[in-house]
Amino acid sequence: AGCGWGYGSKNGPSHWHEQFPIAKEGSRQSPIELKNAETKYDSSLKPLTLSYDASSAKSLTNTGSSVQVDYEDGTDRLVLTGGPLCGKYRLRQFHFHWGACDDHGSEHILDGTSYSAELHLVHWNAEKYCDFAEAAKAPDGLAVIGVFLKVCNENPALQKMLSSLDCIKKKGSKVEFTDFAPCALLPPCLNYYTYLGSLTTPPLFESVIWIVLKEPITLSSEQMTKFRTLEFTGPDDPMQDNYRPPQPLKCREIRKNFQ
Ligand SMILES: NS(=O)(=O)c1ccc(C(=O)N2CCN(Cc3ccccc3)C2)cc1
Ligand SMILES: [Zn+2]
Repeated sequence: AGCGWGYGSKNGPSHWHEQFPIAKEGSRQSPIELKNAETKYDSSLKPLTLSYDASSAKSLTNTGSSVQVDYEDGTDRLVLTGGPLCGKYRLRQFHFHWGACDDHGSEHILDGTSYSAELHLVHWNAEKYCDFAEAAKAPDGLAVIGVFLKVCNENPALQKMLSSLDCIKKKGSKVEFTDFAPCALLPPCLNYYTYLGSLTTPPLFESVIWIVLKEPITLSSEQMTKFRTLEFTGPDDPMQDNYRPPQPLKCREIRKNFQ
């Protein structure tokens, strides 16, 4: 009944360990700081292959912690293979994390730089597991592509989604949202960093193979401001700073597919 987890001073990331001990006890928590000098080029890493068709977008939702586009993931329509992955991973949803100001808001930090926002394209291993819920509990169950957002010029591909945000201001609201090609949100260069990590929100399951693209996509400051018109719990509670800070690397290696 009380407020569940969130990003406020009373229920934010520093409190999550109270209900989700893995937040403190885990060995592969996300996000992390990516320090290029400490990453290792791995020539055996394959390029990412994304076969995305636009048709299977379903809905746009204010989840109360982010804005999320859900896809029909009952068949192999939007599939990610290659990269560090074995098998095929089906796109289930994408969502964002962002800041109250343009100088911060991403979850991963690249060479000390926080970006204004970060896009997460969430996939699950449909070759080994029956559904998302089962995959979400397996060490190789999920693959999330992280894309940094940098405030610069306008991004036309984001406009269709951003112009629908007025209809989902309130937590839990949802509208039909179809024919949205997620590949339109990717930068031209798919060079990436990869490491073993976790969900960055509760339940913080350590089931994510992270693939963080080196190149950001851009959006205008007006578009960035639009994200902040969403509400967490009410009109006096704008949705912003919905990011988890970086977690200890512990004994993990970060690899990259470029030199
Ligand atoms: N920020 S992130 O990319 O790491 C990320 C965060 C949340 C999710 C997500 O879809 N869920 C987290 C758990 N939740 C509910 C759930 C579902 C099945 C089993 C158990 C619980 C759904 C995916 C990726
Ligand atoms: Zn996320």
